[in-house]
Amino acid sequence: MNGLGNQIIVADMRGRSDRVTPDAAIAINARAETKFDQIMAIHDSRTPGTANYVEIINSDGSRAQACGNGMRCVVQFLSAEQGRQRFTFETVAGILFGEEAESGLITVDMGTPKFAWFDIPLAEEFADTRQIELQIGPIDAPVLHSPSVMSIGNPHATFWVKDDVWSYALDRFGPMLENHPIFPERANIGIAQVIEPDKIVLRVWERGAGLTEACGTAACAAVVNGARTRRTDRKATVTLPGGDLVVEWQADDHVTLTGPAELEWRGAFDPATGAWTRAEAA
Ligand SMILES: N[C@@H](CCC[C@H](N)C(=O)O)C(=O)O
Repeated sequence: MNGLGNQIIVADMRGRSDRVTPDAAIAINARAETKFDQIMAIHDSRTPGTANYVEIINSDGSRAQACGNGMRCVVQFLSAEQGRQRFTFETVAGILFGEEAESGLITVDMGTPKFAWFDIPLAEEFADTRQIELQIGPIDAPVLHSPSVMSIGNPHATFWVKDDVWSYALDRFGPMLENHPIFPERANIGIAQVIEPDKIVLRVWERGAGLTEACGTAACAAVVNGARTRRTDRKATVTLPGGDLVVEWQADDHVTLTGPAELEWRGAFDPATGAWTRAEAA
């Protein structure tokens, strides 16, 4: 499937106790035909009141705590199968809600943001995470600096820029920033340009996946970080290379993410090795 161009494999692991291995993820991603950003593995529910437990695996085989675009794909997959529109899921980061509207657009409640340095986590104490000391480039003329950092289940740094986001070599800076020692669990790196208080343009280097067409949790981070630094409203449209997402940081502190999800094709794979067979065109 894809969530605004983000390549997502929705793996139906219901009724079985094994898991998608890091080796399988790496092997699947190594083939051009099955290159992906995340695998969303749908398992049987572990907690009463939730439809399923969802595990998220990045293309480098690492586990992620949250994936907004992937959750929309999961909602669409289950809604097409079951004819229901509303779902409650459990992930390693907690309980999430998702709903498909008549329009086909899907909204996921991504939970509440965390701003304390130890929750993100950062390697050292920062009293104020709206702007931390971190820069790339010459010391007296940094190319990117002073990001706002937070967690929406997974760690994010939003770098604010005045110029076109495409004028920054994110493919070069992304890996350095993702793996910077200040982020002990690595981080997703966003470059955000605020066009209007309700319009942000964003490019993202994703932890464990690299440059992506879209990143839902980074869009959430851009709006929440934008609002808490008074750059944006609490509701904004975020334009990513793959298209637009709408994010709202609600009065109850929950962050919702709305956008499309699309089935591309189906197949089957061995979760231990990643060996594939393609079944049918969508
Ligand atoms: N594509 C995602 C985020 C996926 C997880 C991320 N790479 C991480 O490791 O935290 C999204 O749409 O939110």
